[in-house]
Amino acid sequence: MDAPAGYRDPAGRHGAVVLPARPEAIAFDPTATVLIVVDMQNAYATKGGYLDLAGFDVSGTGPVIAQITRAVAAARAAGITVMWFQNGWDPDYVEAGGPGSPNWHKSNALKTMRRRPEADARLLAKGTWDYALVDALTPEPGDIVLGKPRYSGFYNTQLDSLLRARGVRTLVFTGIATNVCVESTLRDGYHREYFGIVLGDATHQAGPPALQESALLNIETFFGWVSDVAAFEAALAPVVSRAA
Ligand SMILES: C/C(=C/NC(N)=O)C(=O)O
Repeated sequence: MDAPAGYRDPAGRHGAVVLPARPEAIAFDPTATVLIVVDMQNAYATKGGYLDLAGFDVSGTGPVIAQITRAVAAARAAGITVMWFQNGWDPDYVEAGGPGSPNWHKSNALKTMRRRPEADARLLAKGTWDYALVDALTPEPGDIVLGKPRYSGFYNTQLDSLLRARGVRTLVFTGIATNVCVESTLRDGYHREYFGIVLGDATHQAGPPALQESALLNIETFFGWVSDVAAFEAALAPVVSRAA
C-alpha cells in the first residue's frame, strides 16, 4: 500500500509504504529497510539439528521456511537488502565461552553436548551441517550473511555499522526463534533507534506455542510492530511494479 500523499515514515522521511501491523500500521522507506532472516540453520529448523536433539519441537518449521521464502522474494523484488544471520561458534567453542560465561550455563546446545557426550555432536559449530542454513533457503549475491556468537545480532558483530553505513532505519524480522534471537535482536535494535517489525507467520518459537504468542505480544506492546507475510507483499507491491 502506498502511503497517503505527503506521508512521512516515523523518522520523518517521504517515500514510505504503509504496512498494516499490530498495534497500528507502520510506515517504512524500502530504501532504508533490511529484511533479516534469523538463524534459519539446520540447528533450529531441521529434525536431527540442535533444537530437536535438545528436546524442542521443530515439526512446525516447514511452513515458516515457506513464508520466509515469500518474504525474501518480496524484499528482493522491492530492492530491499536481505541479511541472513547464522548463530554459532568456532569448532573449538572458544567463542561460546567457558564456565565464566552465562552462555556456557544457559545455552541448550552446549548443555545438550555436555549431557550426551556419547552422541559426539558438534552443535552450532562453524563448518558443520548443524550450523549450515537449511537447503531451502539460499543467500544470493548482494545479500549479507552475518555470523553471531550470542542471541542478539548486535552483540560482538558488525551489524550496527553495516546498517548505519546503508542508512537503514527499519528492520523486518523473520526466522527462528521468535522468543530468543528474533526478540533479542529486535530489542537491541530498539535501543539503537531502529524500528523493528516482525512478520509473525515467518517466525517460530523455541519452546511451547505459548512462547510464540507471548513474544509477539511483548514485541507489539513494548518494542515494535507485528505483521505478516501477505501484508508485507501487498505493501511492497506498488514499489515492485514501479521498479518493473
Ligand atoms: C534456543 C536458542 C535460540 N536461538 C535462536 N536463534 O533464537 C539457542 O540458540 O540456544
